[in-house]
Amino acid sequence: MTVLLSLRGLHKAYRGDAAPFALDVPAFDLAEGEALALAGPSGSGKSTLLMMLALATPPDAAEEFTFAGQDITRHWRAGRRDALAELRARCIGVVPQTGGLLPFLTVEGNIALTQRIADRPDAARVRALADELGIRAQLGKRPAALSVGQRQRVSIARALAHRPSLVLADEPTASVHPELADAVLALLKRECAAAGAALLVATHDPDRAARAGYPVLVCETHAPGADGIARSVFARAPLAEAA
Ligand SMILES: Nc1ncnc2c1ncn2[C@@H]1O[C@H](COP(=O)(O)OP(=O)(O)OP(=O)(O)O)[C@@H](O)[C@H]1O
Repeated sequence: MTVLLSLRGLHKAYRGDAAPFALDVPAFDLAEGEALALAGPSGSGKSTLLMMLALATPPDAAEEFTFAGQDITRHWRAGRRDALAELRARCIGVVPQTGGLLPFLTVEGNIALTQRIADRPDAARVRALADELGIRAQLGKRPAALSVGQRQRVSIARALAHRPSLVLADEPTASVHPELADAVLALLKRECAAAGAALLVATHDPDRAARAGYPVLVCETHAPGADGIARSVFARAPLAEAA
């Protein structure tokens, strides 16, 4: 098993007047191709963690933060936003809560967008993903002409089109009907497995994630203490690297 992502001693805090919050990740590893659901109640820091893993927000501190063989802490310290943006474009796919599709592009253009950004055009893969996800007939349409479930499938195809090594999905079923939610989660897992991409799904519903076959990591939450800070901890036993 090869570790794709490794965190040790990561800390992030928001110190607003209203609701100060601190997130700690003592240890967290994700293997290449592994799927995992991150579960916790609203406000427990799931999106905050995913934003850091998407290389979009820096941690306040991290003893170790490596991804795809690169030292992310060092990039942030050195202000290497170019290196982080390139790594994100090449190696990370994101499935947002709602489709987040560009209304002026066709479905085909939306799916191909991550390939364009990563400079990795592959029209055959766009069509193959569309077939796989049952949206081939929609390729020439604009997102406004699709159902919510179809839009979410386009969003999954877009997240995978450039062959990322990690897919991050933040409550990807929030906008779909409960009947569709199980199917979307299962589909996401199946497609990432087929593509060999690791997958992290943030959810407030650990039972639904478990039903869809995900191992679930539930965060520990601590109500504000004397310092008024609410705390969350995401901790996972380190993975042993393959010899
Ligand atoms: N940019 C920010 N500035 C200040 N506080 C923030 C910021 N982003 C998030 N927070 C706070 O951090 C805490 C965690 O928020 P976050 O969105 O990560 O939780 P979540 O588990 O994803 O919640 P939800 O399930 O509702 O999306 C909350 O108290 C939130 O108000």
